[in-house]
Amino acid sequence: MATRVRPSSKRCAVIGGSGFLGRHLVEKLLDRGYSVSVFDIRQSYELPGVTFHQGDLCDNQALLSAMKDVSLVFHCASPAPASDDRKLFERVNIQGTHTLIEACLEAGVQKLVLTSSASVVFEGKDVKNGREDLPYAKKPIDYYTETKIEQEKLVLEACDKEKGFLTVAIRPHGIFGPRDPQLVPILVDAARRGKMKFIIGDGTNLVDFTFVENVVHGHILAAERLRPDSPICGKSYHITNDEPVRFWDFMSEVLVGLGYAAPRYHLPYTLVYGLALLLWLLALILRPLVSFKPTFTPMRVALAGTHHYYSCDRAKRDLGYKPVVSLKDGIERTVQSYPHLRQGA
Ligand SMILES: NC(=O)C1=CN([C@@H]2O[C@H](COP(=O)(O)OP(=O)(O)OC[C@H]3O[C@@H](n4cnc5c(N)ncnc54)[C@H](O)[C@@H]3O)[C@@H](O)[C@H]2O)C=CC1
Ligand SMILES: CC(C)=CCC[C@@H](C)[C@H]1CC[C@H]2C3=C(CC[C@]12C)[C@@]1(C)CCC(=O)C[C@@H]1CC3
Repeated sequence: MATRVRPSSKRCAVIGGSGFLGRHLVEKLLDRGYSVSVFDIRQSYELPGVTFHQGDLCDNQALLSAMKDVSLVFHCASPAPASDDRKLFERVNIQGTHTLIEACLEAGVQKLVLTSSASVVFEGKDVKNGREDLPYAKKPIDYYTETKIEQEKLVLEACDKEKGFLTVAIRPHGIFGPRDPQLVPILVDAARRGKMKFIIGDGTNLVDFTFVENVVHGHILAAERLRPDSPICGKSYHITNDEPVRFWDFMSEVLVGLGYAAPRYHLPYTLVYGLALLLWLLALILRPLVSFKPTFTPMRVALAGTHHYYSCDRAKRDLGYKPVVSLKDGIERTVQSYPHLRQGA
């Protein structure tokens, strides 16, 4: 009689494991004694204890081979928000997530932890100490947010204790840290082009920025607490540094740490937002003829000029979450990790 091998609880797969967050997660999982299968469209490193599977999230067969004997799956694959490509976001975040859920069920995976985003409730207006029960954005500010909402719904609705398939969504906000391809590089590029002289609005808006190791910690706590009798099944959890900071103070600290001047001159928020919207429309209309990517997109301007910080009380209560690295130490470690982006380098 054929016996079905029960997947080892220390064998997991990280979908999107070649990316910024994914790789930090893989490293921590290895430290904690897990063996890891990485599934990604690209391979960006090699590590002992990691098996790489290169493939597209929409490819069921490729996913199945990466999930052999795996009991726990982390899903942190997504196109970069800056790509602004509707079809790509729909294909990867919605169709790909659907394919992944089907593959998990077929492969007998027991737990799925999704990296969602706190931005699923953000509509470009202030969010102060937002909790997880805020409604999803009715008018999402970009395709990235729109498809992250659908992705989170798919994963949470798939939670089924009868089938032995448990899901949870982690909603981080403004992840930063060593090897981040987005926040610091975009900021430095803007500074080098002389575009970081201005503060959008009065500069007092509070925002969450979350050091990557805290985000990883939240994911692992969620995975290890995800059991049929736990209150976390089918729920979402904000994971932040729990230290809201003025957006422009954070940007200034990173810029000054890397040897650039801090922004000084104020511009009215509505004026900059209107200009960003106009530029975005122009780029859309002219796309068949010329391609240009404005630095100040409507999404970035909205993020730079409004309050958006979130309560992580639910994660503290249900996951026992507490940030492991303070904002000050996180910024210090991040700045040190980018010698090539220093002024004059
Ligand atoms: N960076 C941030 O501030 C925040 C990120 N998130 C979420 O965290 C997750 C990870 O983001 P990052 O590490 O920052 O991005 P990243 O771009 O560094 O990593 C994403 C990974 O997904 C892979 N990927 C993309 N399309 C794929 C496909 N079709 N099939 C297989 N792999 C594919 C990419 O190759 C990449 O390695 C994403 O789900 C993102 O939405 C949520 C909140 C904030
Ligand atoms: C105004 C300006 C050009 C600032 C440069 C920094 C920005 C590139 C980042 C500031 C806040 C960041 C952020 C994200 C991406 C990078 C920033 C816009 C996300 C959109 C990444 C994906 C998410 O899920 C939410 C993030 C919110 C904060």
